[in-house]
Amino acid sequence: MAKRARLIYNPTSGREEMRKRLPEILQRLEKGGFETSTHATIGEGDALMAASQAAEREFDLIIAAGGDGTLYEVVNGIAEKPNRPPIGILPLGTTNDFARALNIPRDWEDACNLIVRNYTRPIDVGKVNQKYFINIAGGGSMTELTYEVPSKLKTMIGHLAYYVKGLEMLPRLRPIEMSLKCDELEIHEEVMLFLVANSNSVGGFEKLAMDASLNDGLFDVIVLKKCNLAEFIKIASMALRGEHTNDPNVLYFQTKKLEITSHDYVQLNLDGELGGTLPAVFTNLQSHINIIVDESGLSTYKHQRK
Ligand SMILES: Nc1ncnc2c1ncn2[C@@H]1O[C@H](COP(=O)(O)OP(=O)(O)OP(=O)(O)O)[C@@H](O)[C@H]1O
Repeated sequence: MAKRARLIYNPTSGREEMRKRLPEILQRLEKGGFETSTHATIGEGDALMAASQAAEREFDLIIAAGGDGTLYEVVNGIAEKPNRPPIGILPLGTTNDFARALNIPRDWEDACNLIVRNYTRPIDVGKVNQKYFINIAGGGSMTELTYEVPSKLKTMIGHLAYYVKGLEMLPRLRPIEMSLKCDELEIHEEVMLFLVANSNSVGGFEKLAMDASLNDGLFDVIVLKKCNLAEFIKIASMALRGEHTNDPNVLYFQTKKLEITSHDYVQLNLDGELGGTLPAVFTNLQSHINIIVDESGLSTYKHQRK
């Protein structure tokens, strides 16, 4: 019997490829055994609602078509449901960091073929207060600045690279006093930026969280301590090579739960979207959602420790 899939797509995402390709995508899914109905999102929060309804209606699969923003909403729509259909990803957005971390092809035909192969793996999901993320969360004055630049450059780490180029923004960075607490340690520091990562590939920084595995139940936490402009630029260039964790201004550790507080106003960035403010408790929900992945691309999924 054919499986029932719900295709949730952002018609404005990326180069608006979904508008052109929808009939062909539906045909391909049908041939591959997925009877698919569609929901075109109309604005912010709509993919979340659509995914929540799809879980309640017990679809066998939810396909998130668009950028990281659409996937983020789909994850948030199903994360609290007792029945969570697996997610297939059609990465047709401007930024698809998570799909890249999973080696999901950007070509729509290849991505459809992957979906119909229907090889799923459980992936950890991060819970922050009452919201969820699947790739990376972060905060600090640097991540606040990311909302001031054009949406095409929205992803936090993409912005980091952007800032390295656009040096005029850098003098505005300021350290913020924060407390980070977990079972393993307690830190009180002036912090430029903290990142709580689930995958090891974020934006242009493929080696940012080197030990990150998508289903080990652990976050990889990176904290950039107070530093000056020259030190910051040095660390950003080290981060491109995965060498930043050797720098004394960088703390790197793994934990399954983390509490971060500050007397300052600190916004949170969850998978590139605004996600509330500190204080926050980050909890790793191990293997919480099944995602369709490429069997041959599992090296990123299983991550080989050095
Ligand atoms: N029909 C719509 N019109 C305008 N905005 C929409 C529509 N549907 C969804 N959105 C919004 O677009 C946001 C970004 O979408 P998404 O990440 O899928 O695409 P993107 O092309 O990667 O995004 P961006 O161009 O903003 O980087 C979503 O978080 C959602 O709030």
